[in-house]
Amino acid sequence: MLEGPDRVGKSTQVEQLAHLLRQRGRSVLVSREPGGDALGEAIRTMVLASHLDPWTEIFLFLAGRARHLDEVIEPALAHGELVLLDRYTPSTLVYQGAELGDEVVAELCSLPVFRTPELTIILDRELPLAELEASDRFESTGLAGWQVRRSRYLSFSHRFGWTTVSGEGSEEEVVLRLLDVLTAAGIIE
Ligand SMILES: Nc1ncnc2c1ncn2[C@@H]1O[C@H](COP(=O)(O)OP(=O)(O)OP(=O)(O)O)[C@@H](O)[C@H]1O
Ligand SMILES: Cc1cn([C@H]2C[C@H](O)[C@@H](COP(=O)(O)O)O2)c(=O)[nH]c1=O
Repeated sequence: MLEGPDRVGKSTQVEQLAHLLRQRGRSVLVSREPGGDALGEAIRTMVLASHLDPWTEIFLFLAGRARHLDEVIEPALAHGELVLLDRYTPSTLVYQGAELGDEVVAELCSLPVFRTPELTIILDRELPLAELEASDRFESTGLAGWQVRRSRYLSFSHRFGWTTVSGEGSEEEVVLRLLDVLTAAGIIE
């Protein structure tokens, strides 16, 4: 599962990885949160388009996740597919934790319904301001908000033993780093 702040290159890298792994003959499912199935995409539209109160928002994210697991992720894993996810519980910890409190959000994210991924990778890079200006949430929180989220990702990564990978350099350089990490974790050969 690939995570990190807005605009670091998550979607690009998930697609690149899927492409390379399929070339090697692996069956790969790419999905994202919020999203991944019809309910998830409806939740995505609702949450990203409006300013809901934080409790309503977190329960929508969590409901979408439970459904996404049940409808998409668990069946794919059961069929032996490699599932590459663009965002998952780390986003909830970083974004909703900042508003509702880290402990309560961590507790909700560790409910048994939410499978722990085999590998959590945080993609990290410095961003040119021009790229941030294109980001939805940046517009409401500014560069300072983005920096806070970046440091929250790094601090959770340390706390939970996730793997942080540099997203600096070309897309091709970054995907090779990610392939190395997947190989070292025994997920690919
Ligand atoms: N290694 C890279 N170096 C420079 N630019 C990159 C790199 N990887 C992706 N980009 C560009 O950065 C922008 C954001 O990429 P992408 O959509 O993959 O990021 P993201 O983390 O999924 O963003 P978001 O969280 O906002 O959905 C795109 O314009 C993409 O082409
Ligand atoms: C899963 C999840 C996501 N979010 C936020 C983080 C981003 O601002 C958007 C998703 O946009 P993207 O284009 O797919 O990066 O949703 C969140 O706040 N909480 C979550 O659990």
